[in-house]
Parts: sequence; C-alpha cells; structure tokens
Amino acid sequence: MAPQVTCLTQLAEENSLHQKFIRDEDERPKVAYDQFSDDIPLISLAGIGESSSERAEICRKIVAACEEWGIFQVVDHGIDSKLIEDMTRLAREFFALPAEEKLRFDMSGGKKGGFIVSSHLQGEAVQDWREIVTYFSYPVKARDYSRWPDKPAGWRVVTEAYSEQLMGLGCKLLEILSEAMGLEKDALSKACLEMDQKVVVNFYPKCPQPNLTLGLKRHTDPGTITLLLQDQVGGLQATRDGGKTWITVQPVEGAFVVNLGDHGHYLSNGRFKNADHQAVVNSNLSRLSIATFQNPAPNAIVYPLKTREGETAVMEEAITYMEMYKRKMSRDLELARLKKLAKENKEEELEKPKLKSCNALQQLLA
Ligand SMILES: O=C1C[C@@H](c2ccc(O)c(O)c2)Oc2cc(O)cc(O)c21
Ligand SMILES: O=C(O)CCC(=O)C(=O)O
Ligand SMILES: [Fe+2]
Repeated sequence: MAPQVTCLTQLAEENSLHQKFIRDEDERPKVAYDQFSDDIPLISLAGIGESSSERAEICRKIVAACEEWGIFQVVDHGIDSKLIEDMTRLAREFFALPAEEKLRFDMSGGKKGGFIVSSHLQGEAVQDWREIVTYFSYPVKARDYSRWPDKPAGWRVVTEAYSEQLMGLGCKLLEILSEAMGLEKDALSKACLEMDQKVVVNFYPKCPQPNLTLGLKRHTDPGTITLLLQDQVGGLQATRDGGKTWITVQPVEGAFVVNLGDHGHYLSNGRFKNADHQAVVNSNLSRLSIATFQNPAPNAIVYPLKTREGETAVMEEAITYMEMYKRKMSRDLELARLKKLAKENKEEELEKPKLKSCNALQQLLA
C-alpha cells in the first residue's frame, strides 16, 4: 500500500507542531524571519552588455560577493515582470488546490517531477516544513510533461516561458563568472556540457511553532548556480561561519537571489563559496519561493578549471556530476541518520538512572 501523505496545509491548522518536524536545539532558527540584513550585495545588471568598463564593474561586484558569501541579488536582469507575476500567482494557486489534486502528482517513489511534502530525500530523520512542486525543464528532449501539473490552467505555458527566460539569465551569469575566473566566456557552460535545469517551487505554510523547526534545513545547493525568486515575506537565511551566525536576506521586489552551488565552488577551486543557507518559517504568513537550479549534465566532469599560483586542487580526483550528486545526497542522509542515532542514545542514557531507581524501588517493595 502507498504510504499515507499528509499535506502541510492540513497540519498548519493545528495548535502545536507534530513531533516529526521538531529539530534539535542546535539546528533551530537563531534569527527571526523578518529581521532583515543588507549584507548580501544587491547588484544591477543594467549595462552588462555595454562598454567593457561597465561590464567590468558588474563583474567585480559579483566576484566580491562570490568570494565572501556565494550569494548575491540581481535586479535589472531582463526577466519579464509580467512573467514573474504570472508564475508566482499560478504557483500559489497550485498549493491552494485540494490535497487530492496535488497528490495526483505525488512524486514519492522516485518519480521524475511532481508534488512532495517536505523533502526530495526519503529517510530523513526530521522533516522540513514545506511542500514542493518540481519539474525538470532542460534538456528539452528529456522533458516528461506527464509529470508537469495540469492545474491551475496556464501552468504549462507559463512555466515553459519562465524556464526559458531563466536559462538565458543563468547562462549570462555563467559567462561573467567564467571571465571572473580569468577564463574564456564559455568556459563554465562548456564544463556543464548540455545544461540541465530543474525548477523547485517551495511553499512554506504558516507554522504553529516556527521556532522549533525549519522550512528547509541548512544545505548547499549541489549544482552550478541557483536563481531564487522569493516573495516579500522573508525567511531565506545564510551563514558564512559554519552556522554560528545567520543573516536573513532582505526580500527585494522583482530581484533574483543567486546562489553558487557545489559544482560552481569546485570549478573555481574553492575561490567562490557554495552558499550555506536555509529557510525559516513563521506563524503569521505563508511564504513562496521558486528555485531554478542550473546544473551540469549528469556525465559532466567535476574538477577545478584552473588552479591559481600556490593553490592545490580542492578535489582529489575528477568525478562525474552524477557521482558528485549521489555522494552528496548519501552524505546528507547519513549525517541525518547519525544525528538521529546520537539523539536516541542520549535519550536512552538519560532513561537509565530512572530505570535503575525504578528497579530498586520494585526490589524494596517486593
Ligand atoms: O530542495 C532542494 C534544495 C537543495 C537541497 C540540497 C541538499 C539537501 O540535503 C537538501 O535537503 C536540499 O537542493 C536540491 C537538489 C535537488 O536535486 C532537489 C531538490 O529538491 C533540492
Ligand atoms: O526558500 C528559500 O528561501 C530557499 C530555497 C532553497 O534554498 C532551495 O530551494 O534550494
Ligand atoms: Fe537551496
């Protein structure tokens, strides 16, 4: 029998949070969802195709952001604002559909695209407070439209147009990053072979006890770059000191947050950071974000494209992206499993003295 899936929109009505979403204290949010910081640079791409001095200035800002955070925001990016509006509206309409409609596209069991509650990884110890709908958009020949929702009306036309425009923006940014690395403009896209794109729409319903959980646990994205569109609620957080301190990214209307992923990090030989980030939730408002992952082809080789003087390669061997992805996901799952085990052991240890005194009491009473 297929496992019973409960949509979060149902659980959001309860007064307390179900145990399966409760995180250990060290993983819980440290900063409020709406305590915004402007530490992440906001960069205008106007003038990117203009004189070389304007382009060089944009390039300089992007490099600084990638070296410091692995994250920046872009405006004047050329993506049609009506398309952004339509995409956001339809995505919200999708999540407002009755549970049985969303579950027609249930992705659990390894299907390539559709609807999932919580996470794409099965077997995680603690669940994320999110629902997602995802579709694989590039390469075009690999599209399986049977896994793209047929509701709300207009979804397919709008999501296709969105994917195409974002592929254009993603490629433009890869050109800048290639130049920044002192390589030919097309170096990064060549290293990706045929560029792959996957769109993940995240919906974070209002949460009864947001301080005990996360919408999306701390992670780095696996691919080259991610273009994230978020609404005005806030909840995306980043750290650059291994999780000791966090900042909440200021939402900017119409802007895209650009995250560098593990692939981008390795290709730059660690010069550019892979953004360490998470999403927090709140009890006042639901939140929507749309992540467009620009990834290399599964058989693309992952290895630094250039090592600078005095540097050694951050990777021991060249591997395929598929292998890199598999290793990352099994490491993420293994970490979650070990954490769960450690917690269970600790609880058992705490129970032992209680058990001992209970036995002693029973002996006394016998
Ligand atoms: O949803 C995501 C976010 C992200 C991710 C990476 C690693 C994790 O352990 C995690 O929980 C989330 O990157 C993704 C990569 C994918 O291939 C699919 C996803 O849904 C995601
Ligand atoms: O919703 C967010 O702000 C973060 C989403 C994210 O990190 C992802 O989808 O990989
Ligand atoms: Fe992410």
